[in-house]
Amino acid sequence: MTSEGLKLNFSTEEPAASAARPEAKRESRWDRRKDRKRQKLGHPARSQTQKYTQPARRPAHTPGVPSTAALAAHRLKGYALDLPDAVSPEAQVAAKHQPPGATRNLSGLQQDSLQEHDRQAPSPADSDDDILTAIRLSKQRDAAATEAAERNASRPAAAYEASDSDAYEADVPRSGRNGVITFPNAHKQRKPQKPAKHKDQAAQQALKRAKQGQQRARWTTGEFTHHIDVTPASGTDDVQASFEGLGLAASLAAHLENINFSAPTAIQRAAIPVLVSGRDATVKAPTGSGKTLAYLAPMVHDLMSQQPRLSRGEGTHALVLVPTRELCLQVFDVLALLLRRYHWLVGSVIHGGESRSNEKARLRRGVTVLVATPGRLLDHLENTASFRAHALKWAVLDEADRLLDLGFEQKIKSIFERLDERSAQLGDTRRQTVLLSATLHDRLGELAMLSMHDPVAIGFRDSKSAAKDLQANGHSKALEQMQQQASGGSDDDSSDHEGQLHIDGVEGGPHSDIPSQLRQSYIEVPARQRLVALAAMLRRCLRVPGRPCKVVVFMSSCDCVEFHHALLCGEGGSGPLAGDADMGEPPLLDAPLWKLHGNLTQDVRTRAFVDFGRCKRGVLICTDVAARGLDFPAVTHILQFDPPGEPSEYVHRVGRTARMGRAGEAFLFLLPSEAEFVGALEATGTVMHQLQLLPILGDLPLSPQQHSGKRAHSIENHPGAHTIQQTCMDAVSHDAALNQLASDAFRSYVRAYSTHPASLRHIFHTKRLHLGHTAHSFALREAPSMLGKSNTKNLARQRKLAQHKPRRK
Ligand SMILES: Nc1ncnc2c1ncn2[C@@H]1O[C@H](COP(=O)(O)OP(=O)(O)OP(=O)(O)O)[C@@H](O)[C@H]1O
Repeated sequence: MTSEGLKLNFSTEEPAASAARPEAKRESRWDRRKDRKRQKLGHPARSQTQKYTQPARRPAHTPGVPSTAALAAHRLKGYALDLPDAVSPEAQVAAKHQPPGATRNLSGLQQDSLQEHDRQAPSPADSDDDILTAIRLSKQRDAAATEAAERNASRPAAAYEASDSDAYEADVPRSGRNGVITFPNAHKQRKPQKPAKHKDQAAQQALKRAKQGQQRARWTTGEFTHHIDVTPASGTDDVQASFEGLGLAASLAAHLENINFSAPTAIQRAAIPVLVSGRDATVKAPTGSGKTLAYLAPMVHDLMSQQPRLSRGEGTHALVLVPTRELCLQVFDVLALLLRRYHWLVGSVIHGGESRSNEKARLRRGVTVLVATPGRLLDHLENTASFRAHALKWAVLDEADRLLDLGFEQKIKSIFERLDERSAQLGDTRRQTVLLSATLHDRLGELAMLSMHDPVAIGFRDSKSAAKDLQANGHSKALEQMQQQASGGSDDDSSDHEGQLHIDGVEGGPHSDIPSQLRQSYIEVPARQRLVALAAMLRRCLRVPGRPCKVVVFMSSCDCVEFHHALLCGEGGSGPLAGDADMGEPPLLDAPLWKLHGNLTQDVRTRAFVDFGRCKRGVLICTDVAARGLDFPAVTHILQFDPPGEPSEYVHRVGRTARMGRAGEAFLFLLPSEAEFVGALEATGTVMHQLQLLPILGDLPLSPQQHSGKRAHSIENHPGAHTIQQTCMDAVSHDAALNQLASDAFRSYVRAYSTHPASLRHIFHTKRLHLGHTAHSFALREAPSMLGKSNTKNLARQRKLAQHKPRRK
């Protein structure tokens, strides 16, 4: 680094001479040249008033930002200038070599700023190239830094607490290697919405709005032009079909067979021909029915058959958006299997919690198929100039309902806006879009409208076939409710509803697609016995030693997961119920335990995801972060320790078992005051059986004295339950760390309880909770104060802040 390189003039003032110079003198050289050009083109010269009274069009100067003149002089001295990310070197070269007026291979934002420069600066033919480049760059920086400074001033502190894949870096100028000045986020500018200039434009906008309105209406009334029903929608059983017969290339079909996808499932039979034909589609099918392959196979078919062969240098051709990091990895695993045969197609994955610079390097080398979470993808679209997505041909929104639930709608809109801008530069905006979901969501239509063209709806059953199914399966309650809905108070019969599709949410009608082989039960557990009931239930599932058994336990908050994980096994197996090998005391649970929730580091999350996926026997305690889409092989039991927020969430949770025709069992714990929730679930077509708690407590270990004693006649005086509860309470009262975890878990449980939707508030209301009994279920002797912050959350927040800390010098 040269010493002079560091001596850049950061003066906040313009040089005195230039500031004092009269406006007329400062502009005259450029204006005279412009006038000469205008005259050559036959335009009149600008009037004197226009010329000399117009204020200079320089952007406001920002403190700490080197002035244009300083940068130009600096550049002429031969020092390096760092290009802002928004204008990549390739883009600059392309822009330089394109004829004036031609559409440049740059984003709308970059074009704007360069066109703005074109209007202001002399033509390259007339002047020194170096000065021009320096001026052009400094103008872009000046403008970006001014806007960034304004944005930072108005940015609330809460921006640091944004969702897991959100990026935040302060827009401070910083000095990098060799004294190069960089503005990390200087290019994060939003293109302002332009008002319609002409009548034609206004009319076009009105037409567009009207079309969107029509489309929205079609979605909300469920009138699709094209609709394919899928019954049955799971298993590979009934129809003799081959992947090749569905339109996939012979080589791909053979490859699928080699990697153990021998025959297509029902949803694949329905979706693959539609997608191979190039149509957009919305796909709804039960959990575990093979939706991932249903879109990946036609996508790979399309990409591998492109002639000439696609190369990674052309950038991204297909994009899969998923809601969670684990799902990213899972979809990528299937993709990698498919791409194994087509070495020229490169797949990759980007998601929150990973190093941005590694991801940038991968994107720079080129990725043909990208699997991503929305937050991180938007970050790269805005900040990674080398991310080429101009030729995008496929966009898939997997687990679309979850994307909506997690509030990604706005981010997805921004993503599509940016993708549209980029495709428009190539003049080709045609893109095939697929939207997949296992349950219905009232805002799916809006998501579909973002970029779909006349989509085929696959698996959205109409009311008649749903009614037939229900009748055949004896779901009289659900059928009654559905008929009431269908009549809607009018005398008109079902002919009106023929072909109509319900997209108004699972809870509104009989839409829950739960694999029929799944056995579902609920258990009424009083608050005081919840902890021992959990221990007993897990022991019951793991009853046969050595037999493969995988249990997923769902809880309502990260703190609850942390507490129960620590209690049942503890870090390194030292929890009060982890047993003591030295004393010959066996652990309460004869299986390893993992935890998975959003406040863990990415490493721990990935390790839990991979290890639990691979194990034959184990327990995963998790929040709803694992409820959607995750395909852990051979999960045998689902235990919903805390009830789900909504019936649709129930479907996703239980969908982690009984996949691909395998057997599975699901248990739901309910407080006696929550028993009404069973009715809400049954109204969606779910069939539940009640189990009694007392026999389940029978699975708890008893001491020899207890064995010889009287049999327990009630859950309150069950000797095994009493021992476990006392052991836990002693541990919590003596161990400060465990006590903190228990108090945090108690608070977060009560808070989570109050977030149930209004429609279920009559069942789940905090007023109905007995706080003393609830404290007992967290092994606390009395209810702690509701004031206090969660330690787990604080740690996660600190980690996130440290990650996003602006990197200075
Ligand atoms: N044609 C096939 N033959 C055999 N196995 C298949 C086939 N298609 C998918 N599978 C397997 O079925 C399992 C479930 O598939 P997938 O995860 O795609 O289901 P899904 O419908 O996306 O479920 P969810 O709604 O829970 O996300 C996976 O283990 C997958 O490997």
